[in-house]
Amino acid sequence: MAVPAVSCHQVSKVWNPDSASPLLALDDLSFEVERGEFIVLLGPSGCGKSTLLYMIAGLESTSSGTIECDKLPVTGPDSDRGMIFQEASLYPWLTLSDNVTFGLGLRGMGPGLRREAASKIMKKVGLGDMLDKRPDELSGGMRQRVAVARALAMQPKVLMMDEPFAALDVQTRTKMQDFLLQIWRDSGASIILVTHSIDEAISLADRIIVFTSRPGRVKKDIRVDLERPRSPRDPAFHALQDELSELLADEVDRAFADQQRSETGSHTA
Ligand SMILES: Nc1ncnc2c1ncn2[C@@H]1O[C@H](COP(=O)(O)OP(=O)(O)OP(=O)(O)O)[C@@H](O)[C@H]1O
Repeated sequence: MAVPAVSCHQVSKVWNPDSASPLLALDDLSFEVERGEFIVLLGPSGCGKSTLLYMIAGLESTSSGTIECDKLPVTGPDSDRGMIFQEASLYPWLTLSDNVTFGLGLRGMGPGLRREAASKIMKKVGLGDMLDKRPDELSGGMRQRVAVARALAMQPKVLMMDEPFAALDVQTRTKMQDFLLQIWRDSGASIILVTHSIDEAISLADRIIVFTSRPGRVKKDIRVDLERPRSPRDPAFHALQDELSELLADEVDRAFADQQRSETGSHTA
């Protein structure tokens, strides 16, 4: 059997475990990501989606359970696993060329080769003529494309994206989804993307993993077998929208009720 790109086995995360109020963010979560698979994590606010991404990225440790990439335990960050956040965290004082190849510089690549690499990768993301610009000269969508280029420059096996298009307008967001699918096919990387948008999840994913409200567990693992490009006018798209809306509504109601209970508790305490 093929080795999974990422494997999470009975993962739990407790934030502030030694404090008076430890917080169980994720509980006994298991799933696998195949090589080249596009996974979307969908769930109510606060259910631990970002926490899970950070742990797969090696930026946070698990409280129990194991996370493996290519069968190797994750013990810290590695260039095999790229991470893209909601706001592109580019270095404002560096040119786009230097931003995109910053990691390659740390690996010891010289300026000539870095420039060549930047040129190639920036062409891929449609910004081949902007190598010498700086981040503040770009729109939000362009900045996110540079962030994707920077991650791709390291040739990651897994690309993690935490609501990467949430800050963009609807038109740019749709364009960025098309762009991402193209990049994904070209790179062969597995993608794990967090979103709140049901439509974005259905448009992009091979599999959608729906989380329960906190503590996050896998509520449902749904394979999306629709051909790409996917149209919201397709009845099968609609059926999935309905299924996901229902699954999420249950969890959002539960999260809301929990929050109200804890607020009432703290008022009466
Ligand atoms: N560094 C931290 N220290 C303590 N608690 C944290 C930390 N990071 C997250 N949490 C808590 O863990 C829980 C899960 O947070 P997380 O950001 O992973 O959820 P999420 O599903 O990504 O939420 P959203 O969709 O709103 O971004 C929340 O209750 C949050 O307050």
